[in-house]
Amino acid sequence: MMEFVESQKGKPILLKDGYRYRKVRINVDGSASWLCLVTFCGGRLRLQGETVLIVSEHNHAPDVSKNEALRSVVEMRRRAELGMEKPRQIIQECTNGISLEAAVHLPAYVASQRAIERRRRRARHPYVDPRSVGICTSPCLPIASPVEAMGELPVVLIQGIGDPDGIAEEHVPFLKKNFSLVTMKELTENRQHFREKIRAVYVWETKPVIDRELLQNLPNLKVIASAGAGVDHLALDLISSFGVKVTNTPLEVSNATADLAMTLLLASARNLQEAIQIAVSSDTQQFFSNWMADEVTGATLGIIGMGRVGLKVAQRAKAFEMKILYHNRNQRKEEDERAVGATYCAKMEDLLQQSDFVMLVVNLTPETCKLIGERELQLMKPTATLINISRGGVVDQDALVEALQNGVIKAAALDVTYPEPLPRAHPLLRMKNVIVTPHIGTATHNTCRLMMQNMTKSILAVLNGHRIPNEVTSN
Ligand SMILES: O=C(O)C(=O)CO
Repeated sequence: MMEFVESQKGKPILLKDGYRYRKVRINVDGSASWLCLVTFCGGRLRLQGETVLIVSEHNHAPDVSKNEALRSVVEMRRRAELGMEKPRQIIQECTNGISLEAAVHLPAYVASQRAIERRRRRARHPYVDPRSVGICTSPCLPIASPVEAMGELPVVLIQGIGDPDGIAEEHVPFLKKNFSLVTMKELTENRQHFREKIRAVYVWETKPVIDRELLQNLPNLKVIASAGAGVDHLALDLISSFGVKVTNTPLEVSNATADLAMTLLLASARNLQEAIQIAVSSDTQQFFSNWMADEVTGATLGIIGMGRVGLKVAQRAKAFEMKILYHNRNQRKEEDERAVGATYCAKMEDLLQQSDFVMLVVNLTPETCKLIGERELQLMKPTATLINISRGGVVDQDALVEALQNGVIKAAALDVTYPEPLPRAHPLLRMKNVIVTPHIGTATHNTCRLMMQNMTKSILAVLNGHRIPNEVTSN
């Protein structure tokens, strides 16, 4: 029998078979984390009452096998995600009723067991008796909540399924393998039934809206996983005051967003909107021989905000033989600049004065709110185009309308506005020199799938007490 003997606060406890643990943390869900004190082990346990919810991935493997085991787990997870291989499970019969869910995969498990065996023989150290082990499941399977311990999937709140603001139908089968999904409508209709069960909120395109009322209504909420890079729709301080974590998906979005940036740049340079109208109009009898637009090759692109997405935009612009300037809080490393052929402008004003295309790629923060206003637009060339793929709030929209109406700048291409969508009578929707798209930076099948998978991983990581891939903190 695996028996825990708890002594005074902070003192190690003893397992009957000889392993000693120290309580290192009381978790928000009431479970406690314990660290193994056996020198070569480094294993961790999480206890909910008498139930062992998780141990660390290497399953008490000594350090020698830890990396090997972890590498195998990572590789197997990758293959499972790609559909190349189904995650396997190891189930060991439990004789004593204690359930141990160990995050192990077959090769990792075998490697770690061999290593344990070797070390045990060398050190003549007591071995965790397999009979004290309950159920060992693959790390790909959701574990760690009291609900799961009862064999159920974690309950996750979503806005809805399908249009207009629900999650994509094609994502539902994957999500349902990992979670039990509850829609906002279901929560509203049956609040008492769901409120204590919901452990995570899956925020897609800013929905569900996370406000104080929702947070107060979900006492067991642990994590809000948000799609995309921007988190300006989330009140981070408020959320963290409820002890809830936030994650986003910054790595997944860069390519698709940078592709859209170039799409808008090319479309506005070549006045694609008007060209398509001419091509399809029932009034068109012949094409105009003197219809012309602007050339991208050799033009100057000024990128404001040189993070991951900004760098990807520069990469693409380089292939179009553009001259690239950038402004950023911090100058990038010389090798980054060289790789994309970009020149740093310490002053944003210098960039605005020299650029034919000004591209906004910053996050919306109090510092970047209305970063581009009347003064900045006045600094731009009258032949220049403003492209915004960040957030509508980064531009003073009234000043932009005026600048476009009065020829202060030539054109604008906006994937983002405020509000979204704009009121149908808004002047920006009526201007020939403006392209507006419906916030579609990340809207490709591939990127959405990657975001969905990453959000799933993040939710499981939080619920399982693992390292969280993309945790967002308020500072
Ligand atoms: O990643 C984001 O936050 C986006 O809005 C991309 O368009």
